[in-house]
Order: sequence, then structure tokens, then C-alpha cells
Amino acid sequence: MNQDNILDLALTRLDEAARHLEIDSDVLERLKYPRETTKVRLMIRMDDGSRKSFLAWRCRYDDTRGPTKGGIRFHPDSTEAEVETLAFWMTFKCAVMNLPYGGGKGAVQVDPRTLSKAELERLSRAYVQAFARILGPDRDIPAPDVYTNAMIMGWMADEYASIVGQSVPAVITGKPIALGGSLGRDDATARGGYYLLRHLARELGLRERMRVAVQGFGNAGQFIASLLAADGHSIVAVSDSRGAVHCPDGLHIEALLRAKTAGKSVTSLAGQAGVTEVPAEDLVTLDCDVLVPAALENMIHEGNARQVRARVILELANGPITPEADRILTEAGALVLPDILANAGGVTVSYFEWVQNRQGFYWTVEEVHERLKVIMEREGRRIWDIAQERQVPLRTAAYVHALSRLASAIEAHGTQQFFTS
Ligand SMILES: NC(=O)C1=CN([C@@H]2O[C@H](COP(=O)(O)OP(=O)(O)OC[C@H]3O[C@@H](n4cnc5c(N)ncnc54)[C@H](O)[C@@H]3O)[C@@H](O)[C@H]2O)C=CC1
Ligand SMILES: O=C(O)CCC(=O)C(=O)O
Repeated sequence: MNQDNILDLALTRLDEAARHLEIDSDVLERLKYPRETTKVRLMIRMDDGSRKSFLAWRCRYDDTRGPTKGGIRFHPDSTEAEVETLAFWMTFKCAVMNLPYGGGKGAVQVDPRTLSKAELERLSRAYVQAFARILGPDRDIPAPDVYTNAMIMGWMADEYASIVGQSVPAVITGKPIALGGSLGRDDATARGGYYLLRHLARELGLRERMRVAVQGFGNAGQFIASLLAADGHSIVAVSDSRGAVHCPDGLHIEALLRAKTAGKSVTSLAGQAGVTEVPAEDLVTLDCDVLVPAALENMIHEGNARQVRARVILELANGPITPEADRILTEAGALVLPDILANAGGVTVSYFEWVQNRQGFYWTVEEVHERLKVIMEREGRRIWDIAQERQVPLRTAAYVHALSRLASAIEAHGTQQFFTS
């Protein structure tokens, strides 16, 4: 799908929310544009001695509520417009959760699966060399996103420490535990969505035994499948970039996890008892109670939204539903738990990691889970109530909730203020 107008599409959510609040036009003017986007070309030495260059970006969308925060994506299709849109969503996500952050995001246009481990490390270090002056624990704090992970965050934190001449663990979150990472950050994105689903189960009309389809079987997808399967729900279909598998009686999650650990696709389970391979694009239209998009943007669009059969959609991915598809789903009575709430567990535990790094005092995994649960339930309930009071979809309610916090912060800075750092 063409990504050129992705930010314009995302901004329609802001306009929609603004209609429900009395917002000063200055506030909207500020939130309509990213404050700064830096683009660089990273040049690294390949293992065969040649040199290769990769486009990379870091966007600091808005820092009114605190330092900008958001992951770094390594993907061959990444674009500047996508990075800015992801940073816009981070701005609203951090406000939804009342975290003391603005929104940022970064990307490198690369397929990391084509690089050796040493090349990947050189690329990760080159990213930090290029953006070190933008980053900082009080300025801009990256984390993992699609095709990046704790190992990469560890290399990046190490590179930043070399540049500034001291260890600064709070500059990056999602690090390995050995380098100051937080317990519970690995499954936090999925766990946040899981707590939300459990908390609102009655209001969403969910059954005790749900049939769930999961699109994308990486960090977010694997953990949500494991958490829900452990509660006795059936994971009836999963997909990854290479295809999808379907089993109406429920897939064997351990077998899927073993396949991924061995570097195979989920489709390697096809042919086992009751498991059939289906085209990846069919996953969102399969019969299930809950659909969990956990891959990339725009996967549910005008062309397939009418075929979606799930009544509840838990958006662990960022932006998986286009505004047009959203309208179709809402008219059909589907309930969408929107990305800026549903996947906010990741950045929330990143915030916990940053707090622990700054305190130099570390929490147990039980403490992390409990604090995450409290915040997910508190903000989820508030958004549910706004949706009921105003008779609007949950996504609009989430934007209304975030926008009122952002507007208060923008106004509190004063009318002559431009940028805080
Ligand atoms: N990792 C995190 O902390 C957070 C991630 N997210 C979002 O969750 C989504 C997934 O991210 P992660 O799980 O971290 O990434 P990941 O890199 O761990 O996994 C991505 C998965 O998507 C699959 N995929 C790629 N293209 C696909 C396609 N066309 N159809 C089906 N599957 C496809 C890949 O095979 C892989 O299984 C993204 O939208 C990301 O921005 C949101 C909040 C936090
Ligand atoms: O953990 C973080 O700081 C950001 C995670 C992220 O990129 C996201 O929520 O989309």
C-alpha cells in the first residue's frame, strides 16, 4: 500500500478528536507537524570488505510533555512519512498513558535478515553515531520496534556510552537485563493488551473461551498468543511475513514458538493434525472472536474490512486499520481497542525501565506486572467511559483523552513558547 499520505490519514484522527473538545487552534497547529525529522545515510563496512549505505531517520514529533520516546524499526519498506506517522502515534500513546514523554520514532531502511550479525552490529552502532546529538535520557529515548530487539538496544547503549564517555543506561530502553533492562519489558506490549482485554471482557461481550487469530508472530504476536493460550483460549490462526496457518481447534503454541526459534516460518506447521496453510492476507477474514493485528500498518483496509468476522479487534500493531476500514468496521458493530491504548504496555514498561535506570534501583517482575496492570486498567476504563458518555468509537475516545492532556500541557507552557529543547 502507498505510504505517501499515511501521516495525513493519521491526522484525520486528530481532527475527529478535536471536534469533541474546545481546543485552541494553536494547539492543533502545533500537533499537525513533526517538530524535527533528521535523515541521514549510514555507511557501513560489509563482511566482504565492500561498503554499503542505508537511509535512516529519527523523528521527534512533539516534546511538550517530556523527552521524545519511541522505537527504532529496521525494515526494507520504511519511509520518512512512516517514521513521522509512527512518531505522531507515540505522542498520543504517551499522553493516553499519562507518561512524562513526547513522541518520537526512528527507522533504518534495511532488511536486517540479509545482514550478518557483525554487519547488524555495525549498522546499529552507526545509527547511534549519526543521531547521538539528538538522543539523551532527557531529550530522546529510543527502544525496540519491528525487526529490532534487546541485543540491538544493548549495542546502541554501548555505542552511546563510548561517545559520551560514561554509561547512560536511561538513554535507551528495551535493553538486555545485564545492561540495565527491566524485567517484564520483553512481553510488555502483549501483556498490556492482555490486561486490557481481560479488564473490559464483560463490556466487550467476550466469551470465557475465545477463538483468537493473530497476524504477525514476532515479539507482540508470540507473547499475546502465549498469554491467551495459557488462559485456555484457542489460537485458531497465526501468520508471519511468509504465510499463515489455520486450525479451528486451536494451534499448538509451543510448536509454533519452537519453529520461530529455529528460524522457520509458522507455515512449517502446516500438515500437522488439523493445521492448514492459508494465504497470509486471509488471516484477518477468518472466523474468530478476537482478531489481533500484530504486524504492520494498513493491513485492514477498504478492500478487506467488510470480510472481517471478529467482533473485537485488539490492535497490538501500530496503525493496522486505515480510517476507511475503521468506518466500515464501526458501522458493522465491531469494537476496536485502538493501538495508542492497546499496545501501550511496551512504552509503559520502557518508562519503568527509564525510572529504574535513573534510580539505580530495580523492581521485581511482579512489581512491573502490577504497575502495568494498574495503568492499563485505569486508562482503559477512562477511555471506555469517554466512549460511552460521548457515544463515539474507542479510538476517538482515546484521541479525545490524549488530546485533552496534550492541550493542557501546550497551554501550560505559555503562548510565546515554541519548542522546549
Ligand atoms: N516491540 C514493541 O515493544 C512494540 C511493538 N509495537 C508494534 O507491534 C507490531 C509488531 O512489532 P514487533 O512484534 O515488535 O515486531 P517483530 O519484528 O518482533 O515482529 C514482526 C512480525 O510481523 C511479521 N510480519 C511482517 N510482515 C508481515 C505480513 N505482511 N503479514 C503477516 N506478518 C508479517 C513478521 O514475520 C514478524 O513475525 C508493529 O506494528 C510495532 O510497531 C507496538 C508497541 C510496542
Ligand atoms: O518502548 C518504547 O519506548 C516505544 C515502543 C514503541 O515504539 C511503540 O510503542 O510503538
